Amino acid sequence: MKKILIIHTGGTIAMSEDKKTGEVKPNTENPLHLTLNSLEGVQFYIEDFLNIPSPHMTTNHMVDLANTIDRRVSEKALDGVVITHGTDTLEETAYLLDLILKNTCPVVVTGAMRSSNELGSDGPPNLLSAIRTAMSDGAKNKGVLVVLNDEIHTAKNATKTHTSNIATFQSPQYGPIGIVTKRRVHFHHAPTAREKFRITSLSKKVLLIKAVAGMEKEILDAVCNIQMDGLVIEALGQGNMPPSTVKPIKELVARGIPVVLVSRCFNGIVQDIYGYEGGGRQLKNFGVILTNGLNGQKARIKLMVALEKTTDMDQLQHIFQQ
Ligand SMILES: NC(=O)C[C@H](N)C(=O)O
Repeated sequence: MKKILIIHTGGTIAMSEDKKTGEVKPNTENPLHLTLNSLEGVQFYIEDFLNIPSPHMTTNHMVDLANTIDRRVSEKALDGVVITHGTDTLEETAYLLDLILKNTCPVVVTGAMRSSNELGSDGPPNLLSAIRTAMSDGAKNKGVLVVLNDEIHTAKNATKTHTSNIATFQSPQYGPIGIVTKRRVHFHHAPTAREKFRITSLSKKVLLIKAVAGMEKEILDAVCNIQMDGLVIEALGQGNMPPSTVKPIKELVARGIPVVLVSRCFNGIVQDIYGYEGGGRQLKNFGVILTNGLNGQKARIKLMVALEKTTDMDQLQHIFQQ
C-alpha cells in the first residue's frame, strides 16, 4: 500500500462554471474527492492547504507549501505527494519546490484548464495521472514533476504556453521526460542535474522586466529607483539589450545589485556573443549574469532563492550556469 498525500491549493481544477453567466469561480466543496475512488493499492491523505486562484499565489505561500510537504513526508513516511494548483503560476511553485524541498520522495504538481463541471473537464484525468506518476518507481530522484495532459515534465523546464488549450504545458527545447498511458507511467529521459538550496524562508525582492525594441530609458531609470535586491531582464535574442538601457544597467551592477539576463525567446540560452553596444558580451564584461535556458519567471524565483545564500557575483554567476 503506497501512502500518497494530495495537497489542494486551488486553481481551475477546483473551480466550477456558473451555467447562467459562464463565470468560472472557486468552489466551497472540492470537486476532486470522488476521482480518488478509482485507484487501488494506495492510501490517501488529503490536505486542503489553500483554495485560491493561482494569480493570488505568492512566493511566501510557495515556501509555506514546501515546509508543509517536508513536515508531512517525515511525519507520515509518505511515498509521494501530489499538489493541485492553478495553471497560471504552477511552473513557479513547481520550480521553487524543486529548488528547496528537502525530502526526496516524488512530488508531482498538476492542474486543469477546464473547470470541474465543464464538458471535457481535464481535472480528474490530470489528477489520476499525477497520482500514478507519484506512485511510480520511475518518478524517484527526478525532482519535482509537472503532469498534465498525459505528459510528464520537469519543474525546471515546464512552462505554460497556451492560454486555454489543455495541452498548454511544454518543455521548450527538451520536451517532456515521460508519458502517462492507460497502462504505464513511462519515463524516456532523466534530468541531467539537480540543484538544492537549504532555505526555509524568502526575504529578498527581485523584479522582472522585459526588453522591447527601442526600449525607453525612462523605464530602466524608474525600475532602478525601486528598492530591490536583484533584477531579472528578459533580454532580446541571445541576451542583448537596446543601447538606451546600458547605462542604468551598468549603474545597478556597480551598486552591487545582481542583474540576471534571460532571453525573451521561447527556446535557447543566453550567451556573450555580441560585442556591440548592449550586446551580451559587453553586458557580461561589466558583471551582468547570464543564464542557462531558464525563463524570466523561473530566473526570478532562482535569484530570490540564491540570494538567501550568497550575494557574491561570481557565485551567483556560477549558480546560474547550472
Ligand atoms: N487553468 C487555471 O488554473 C487558470 C487559473 N486562472 C489559475 O491559475 O488559477
